[in-house]
Amino acid sequence: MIEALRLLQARMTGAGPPPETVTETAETLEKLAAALEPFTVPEAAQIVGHRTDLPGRGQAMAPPVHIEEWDEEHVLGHVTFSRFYLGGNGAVHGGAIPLAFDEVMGRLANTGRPRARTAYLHVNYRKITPVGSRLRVEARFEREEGRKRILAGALVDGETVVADAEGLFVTLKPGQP
Ligand SMILES: CCCCCCCC/C=C\CCCCCCCC(=O)SCCNC(=O)CCNC(=O)[C@H](O)C(C)(C)COP(=O)(O)OP(=O)(O)OC[C@H]1O[C@@H](n2cnc3c(N)ncnc32)[C@H](O)[C@@H]1OP(=O)(O)O
Repeated sequence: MIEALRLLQARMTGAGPPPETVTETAETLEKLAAALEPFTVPEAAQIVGHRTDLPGRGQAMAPPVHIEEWDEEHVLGHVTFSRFYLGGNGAVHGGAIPLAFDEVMGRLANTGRPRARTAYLHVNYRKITPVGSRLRVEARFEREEGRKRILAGALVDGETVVADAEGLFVTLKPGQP
């Protein structure tokens, strides 16, 4: 279902359909939304966001990072930003890149350690990030200072770092949401 939605997002972004197709598509989507409505559940019971086996934990919003290596110190994976993530002129939207970093670095920060949330994410856009290219995603745990965890991430196209990031993740105190 989530894969199908991702495909739809990409096709819709890249489409210039005639008005009748726009109307038909909108009606079909409204029908689908209505069919799912009776199955609305509390957050803890929803599927999206809880499927750690799926890219982006099944969130269609998150760029689909496929994980290849994973431990408490590093993550290695790949991502292809579809047309859905286009900002302009073939480049991925500047807001989509931190989405990928936050998901991967946030998950690494939370692997084998108590829960932590992102306090900051500093992203450097070194080159344009091309839509439709398979890119390497790297993240590593740098250091820990009390409740503070500092992580680094990079997005690499061939041999070229197109973006890198530093993230601060802070261990939550009891009662913090
Ligand atoms: C999330 C848990 C999930 C767990 C799931 C586990 C399963 C794993 C599987 C899959 C997981 C995938 C997970 C993805 C996760 C994505 C993560 C997110 O995107 S989270 C959403 C965006 N982030 C927020 O909404 C935070 C909002 N902010 C806050 O809640 C607070 O500001 C918080 C908790 C971050 C810190 O607040 P304070 O009051 O507890 O702590 P103070 O005293 O302010 O800071 C502690 C230290 O950190 C520094 N600090 C805090 N913020 C800073 C900043 N922005 N810049 C520099 N330093 C900062 C402070 O200066 C202090 O440092 P000094 O101890 O004095 O050295």
